[in-house]
Amino acid sequence: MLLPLVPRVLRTPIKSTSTRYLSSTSKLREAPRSQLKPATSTYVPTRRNNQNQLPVYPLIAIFLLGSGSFYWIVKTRAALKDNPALQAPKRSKPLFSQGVGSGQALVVFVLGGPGAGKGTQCANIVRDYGFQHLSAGDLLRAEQDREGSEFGDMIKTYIKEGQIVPMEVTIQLLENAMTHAIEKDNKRKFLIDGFPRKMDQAIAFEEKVVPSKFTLFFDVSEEEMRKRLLKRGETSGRSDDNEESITKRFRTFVETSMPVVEMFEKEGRVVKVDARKGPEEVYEGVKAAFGKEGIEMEKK
Ligand SMILES: Nc1ncnc2c1ncn2[C@@H]1O[C@H](COP(=O)(O)OP(=O)(O)OP(=O)(O)O)[C@@H](O)[C@H]1O
Ligand SMILES: O=c1ccn([C@@H]2O[C@H](COP(=O)(O)O)[C@@H](O)[C@H]2O)c(=O)[nH]1
Repeated sequence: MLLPLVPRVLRTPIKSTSTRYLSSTSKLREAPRSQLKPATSTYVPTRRNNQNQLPVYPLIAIFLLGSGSFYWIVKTRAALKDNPALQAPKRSKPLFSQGVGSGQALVVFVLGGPGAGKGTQCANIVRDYGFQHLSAGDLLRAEQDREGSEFGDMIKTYIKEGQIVPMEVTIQLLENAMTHAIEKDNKRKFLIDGFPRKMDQAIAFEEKVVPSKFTLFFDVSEEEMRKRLLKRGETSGRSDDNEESITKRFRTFVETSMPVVEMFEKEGRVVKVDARKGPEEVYEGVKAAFGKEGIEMEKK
C-alpha cells in the first residue's frame, strides 16, 4: 500500500465535487481597433536609421519570459521527482485488477475536449449506474485550495495555463480517492473524468493502479465547446473559463490529449458518443455505450 508514503497533504480524501462551480464573472477583452485616416497630407517623414530593424527589446523580453517558464517547469519536475511522497511505487503489477470483487476496481475513463459535457453526463451515470465520479480536475482544484498544500501554487499555474500537472501528483490524488471510496463504502466502480490527458499518465496509471475497462469519449466541435465554456464562465469562478485559457486548453487537448484517445482507439478500447446535441440526447448515447460494454443500470 502506498498510503504511508503519502504526505498528509495528499492523504486527505476529497469529499465532494459539488463545489465545482462557484460564482464570479469572467469578462472577455476586446483588442482596441486602430483607426485608419485618409491621407490628406503630402508630408513625407524622414526615415530613421532603425526603422527597418526588428524591435529588439520585445524579443528579448519574450525570450526571457519563455526561458523563465521553461526553467520553472524543469525545476518543478525535478522537485517532484525527488519528493519522497511521490516516488512511483515499486509495484510489479497494478494495485487493483479489473473487476468489482476484493482487490479489484472497475475504471471507465471519461474523455472529451474542455466543455464537451463530461461532468454533466457523469452525474447521470452516477445516478443510474452506481459509479463513483472522480474528476481529475476537481481533485487538483481541491488540492490547490487546500491550506498548507505544497503543490497548490504549482497546480494553480498549470491550470491557468491549460497545461497538464505532472502525473505524479494527479495519479496519487486519484489513487487516494479510490482507496478511500473502497475502504469506506466498498465502492469499486469509478468514472475517472478528464484523465488521462497525457500519454505518460495513461501508461503509468494502467501499470501501477488499474487497467481501465474502456474510455467513453465525448465528441463535439471546438466551436460548441467554446460556447459552452464561455457561458459556464459567467458563473463558474474557474480561473480557466476565459477566452485566453480556453484557447490554451484546446491546444493542449489537440496536441497532448488526443494522442491518448487515438492510442486507446487503436486498441479498440474507446466508445465514442455524439455530444453535439442537448444533454438528454447525449445521455441516450451514453446508455447505448454502456450497454455495448455490458454495463447494466443498477436497480433502484
Ligand atoms: N449537451 C449539452 N448541450 C449544451 N450544454 C451542455 C451540454 N452538456 C453540458 N453542457 C453545459 O456546458 C458546460 C460544460 O459542461 P461540463 O462542465 O459538463 O463539461 P466538461 O467536459 O466536464 O468540462 P471541463 O472539461 O471543462 O471540466 C456546462 O455549463 C454545462 O451545463
Ligand atoms: O489529469 C489532469 C486533469 C486536469 N488537469 C488540469 O486541470 C485543468 C482542468 O481540468 P478539467 O477536466 O477541465 O476540470 C486542466 O486544464 C489541466 O490544467 C491536469 O493537469 N491533469
